Amino acid sequence: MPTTGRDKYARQSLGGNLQTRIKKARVLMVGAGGIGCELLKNLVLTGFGEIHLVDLDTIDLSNLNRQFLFRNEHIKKSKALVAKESAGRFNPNVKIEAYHDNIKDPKFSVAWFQTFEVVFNALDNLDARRHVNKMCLAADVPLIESGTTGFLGQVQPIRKGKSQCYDCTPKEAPKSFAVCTIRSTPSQPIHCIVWAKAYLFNEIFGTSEDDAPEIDKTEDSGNKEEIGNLAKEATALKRIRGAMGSEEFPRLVFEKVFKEDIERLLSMEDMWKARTKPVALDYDSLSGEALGVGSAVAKKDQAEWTPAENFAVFLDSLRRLSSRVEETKAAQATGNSPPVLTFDKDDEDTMDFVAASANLRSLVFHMERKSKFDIKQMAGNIIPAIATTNAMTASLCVLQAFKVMRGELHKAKMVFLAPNGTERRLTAETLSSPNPDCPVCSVAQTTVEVDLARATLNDLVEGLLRLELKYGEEFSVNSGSSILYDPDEDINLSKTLTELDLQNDSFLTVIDESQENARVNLVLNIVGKDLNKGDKPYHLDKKIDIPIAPPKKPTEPETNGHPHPVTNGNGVSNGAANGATNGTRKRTADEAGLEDELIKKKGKVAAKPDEDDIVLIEDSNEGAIVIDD
Ligand SMILES: Nc1ncnc2c1ncn2[C@@H]1O[C@H](COP(=O)(O)OP(=O)(O)OP(=O)(O)O)[C@@H](O)[C@H]1O
Ligand SMILES: [Zn+2]
Repeated sequence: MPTTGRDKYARQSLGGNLQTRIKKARVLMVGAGGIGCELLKNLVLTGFGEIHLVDLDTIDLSNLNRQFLFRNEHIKKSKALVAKESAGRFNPNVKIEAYHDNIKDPKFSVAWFQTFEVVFNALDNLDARRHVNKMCLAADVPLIESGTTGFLGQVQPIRKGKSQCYDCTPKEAPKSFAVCTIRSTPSQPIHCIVWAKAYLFNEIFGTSEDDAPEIDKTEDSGNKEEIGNLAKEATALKRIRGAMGSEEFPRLVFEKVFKEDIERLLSMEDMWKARTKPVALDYDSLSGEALGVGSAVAKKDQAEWTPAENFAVFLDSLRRLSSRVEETKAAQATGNSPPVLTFDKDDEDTMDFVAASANLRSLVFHMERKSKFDIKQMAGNIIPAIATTNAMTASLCVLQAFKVMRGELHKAKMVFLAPNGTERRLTAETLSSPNPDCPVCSVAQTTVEVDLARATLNDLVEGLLRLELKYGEEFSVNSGSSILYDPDEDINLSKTLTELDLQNDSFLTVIDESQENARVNLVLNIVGKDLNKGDKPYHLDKKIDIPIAPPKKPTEPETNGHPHPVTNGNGVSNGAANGATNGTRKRTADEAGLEDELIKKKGKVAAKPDEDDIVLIEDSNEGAIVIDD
């Protein structure tokens, strides 16, 4: 390729070897949102030869303030495709491949991940991050993981066997509220907001409260009966859903949740001995008060609506949402399952419904009402996303990738961007070694070709594991969180892998449960293949050595996963936590600041920045700029 002016400067600052390598490199970027747009621009301008990017989402108005590759005319279009189009113009020498897809789709197989030199995560949720981490470990490809929340940012280079993986430090479970707090005894406005969003909205328009991560249904001896009652209430509400579109539907819903359910709660006298009793609301009297309240009231999002205004917005948004469902139903082919809606803070209809319902419930339980604006922050768990944090984090990702590509992993750093509370705005830590207890990377891993339609679980258990890999009596075979086989669970042995819903690129984990000299967990990456009928229905390509697991440390007291209501400082529940909670890191969770959730927008108002300067040091040897190396 000819050397352009662009190449000349890149060569000067990166050094010839690295620049040549970058021009040839094929890299993958997952997520084209806040960090992703910045990262793509950086990769393109640095001159990475071939960039593949995956994002499942479409562009929303609220993305435009920081996701600068997108413009007004792109709203509702695929982020991946528009990002490719916009960033492609910055450097015509770079090849960009875009996929409007979920990275968890089976077509993005381990073999596909193996085709990349480096993978970059620019995601916003724990689940997808974990998936990419697992795939990169299986493919043995370096991963640059990143996240921001408000003014906080973090970059973590990950290399199989050489550094900690994303899951080496436990991540906090998403915070949730006990079902009884939400459904029977709310005491803060956030409880009413979670009720409106995760219960009422879901039962009427969505799938079900059962799927809501915010509501914890853990039973204990004290709440068993009430959980049973609440399940009956939810079933009754679902029945009312059948009347959607009818004249009496709004009254039915209103009277069910703001009158009948409250009357049932009132009948449980013990519940109110130490609590103020709720008051049921009256449809007819609120109807009278709401006469003359126009639908424009929903636009006053900073104001605290009166009870009548909340009532009016409740009815109006219920009608808007019902008609949406009815229209979708009419448009779709018969026999399809009924359409469902999902809550989205940027969808005015769902937001109005949740705001008005939450406030009406606050009225029932004598709590302050909140403005729609405030409820949006709480329901959407929003911390303002800061464009500059994303930009800095994305550039740190590229700087770390340079070190990985030079083969200098020992120089790569875990970098933290924090506005205050630390001496510097940027701090860097040497990468820690893998955690020997990590359930994801401290495992033996191998690929097995399997004729999925022909091989039974018994073939794997007896043939592969006992005969070839010398497993004893005590072990289990697991797929995700379900046990397919253990000595007491042999019902699946005669089933084929297809019958067990295992597909190409499924993972099975074998846990050795021997009393002595148990081996580390073994992860089998199942690759579907039609094997010769006369041969065994599975084939292990390489011999694998499965080391003995280190002796277990005495159990430490649990620090997370508490099943009962936990809120952060703002009384907001975090949708998906991402914080490291073990002691391997130098800084405490609070100091690092990212621990509630690396992802932006998670329920905490970010602290103000201080006056510290960014520390950048010139690395004269390599021509590159490195951070605090
Ligand atoms: N499983 C996945 N596969 C592909 N892309 C994903 C997956 N999960 C999340 N993403 C993408 O990662 C990106 C994360 O970007 P970001 O954190 O800026 O979120 P956003 O949705 O753009 O912004 P906001 O949530 O603040 O409106 C999003 O564009 C999202 O679509
Ligand atoms: Zn790990």
